[in-house]
Amino acid sequence: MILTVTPNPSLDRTYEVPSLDRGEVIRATGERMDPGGKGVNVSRAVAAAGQRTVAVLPLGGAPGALVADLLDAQGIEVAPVPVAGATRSNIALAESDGVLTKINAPGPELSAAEQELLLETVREQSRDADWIACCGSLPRGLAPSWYADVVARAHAGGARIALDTSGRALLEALRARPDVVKPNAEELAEAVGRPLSTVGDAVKAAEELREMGARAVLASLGADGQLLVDDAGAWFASARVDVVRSNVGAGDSSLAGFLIAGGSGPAALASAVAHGAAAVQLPGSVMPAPGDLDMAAVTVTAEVPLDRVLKEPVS
Ligand SMILES: O=P(O)(O)OC[C@@]1(O)O[C@H](CO)[C@@H](O)[C@@H]1O
Repeated sequence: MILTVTPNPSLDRTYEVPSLDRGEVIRATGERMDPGGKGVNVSRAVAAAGQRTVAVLPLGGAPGALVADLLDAQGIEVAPVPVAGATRSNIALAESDGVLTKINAPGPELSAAEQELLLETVREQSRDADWIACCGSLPRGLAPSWYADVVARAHAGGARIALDTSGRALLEALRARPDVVKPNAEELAEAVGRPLSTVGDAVKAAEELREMGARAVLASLGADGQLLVDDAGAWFASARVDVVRSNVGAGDSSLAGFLIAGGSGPAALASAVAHGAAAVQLPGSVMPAPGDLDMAAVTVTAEVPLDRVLKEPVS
């Protein structure tokens, strides 16, 4: 079973707009609502693949009730933690030329009792988990060391941990030795404190994260592909994508693909890339089903193209 933990979930609202004109009333040509937050998306993709998953998440207020209804309609098993504050609503503005602007709200502040209940729920649900995926930003109230604590507890209980977060929460959790961390290029650059302009720069940064405690690093390099660096070496994978519709949740879909395929080695990397490529071709944060995947479009190599200049360098 794959347990996901999303301490700061969201109601994701996507508006399709012709273009973003500041200071104007913009009439949307389309809208959609998805249950969101990175771990929630991982659960949605794992469930779409037919594997068992449980999503732990605090839920509060009317948006929280809506997130619960949307997850129920998708058949996702949820272990909710009721909280007094309202679950946040995150907005994505998708322009017709493919540019996407996202506004992520801070979310409610969790009281000491709610924090305790969240930890207790994670502990209870961890019993039959093979993997625990801890994903996304931390809401106000949770200390930056929160994920580090969850990693240590999960290891004590025998589960493996995948972590997708950034900034201080990531740096602090590295010390607890998560089994895999999944930064994107910006998060990787921020973690090592220097820019990334080539695939080789990303490999060096991933190796540094391993020295800081991560057992494996699955790094998404946007349109360039993905990188896996672990004890056995480094692999690079990419996939052909015809039309990008929305990259919201593509990283979450990748992480789900990686875990579904066992969570280590080149076959899991190929699955991660296939899931990410399928997700960007779907609207909003729709997660791919097995029929959406094109494994034949994925190439994986141990000959990492170190000198390749990134299409989206991080300065
Ligand atoms: O604010 P965070 O927790 O970093 O990210 C939240 C979020 O942007 O991540 C998901 C896409 O990865 C969305 O469903 C959600 O709105």
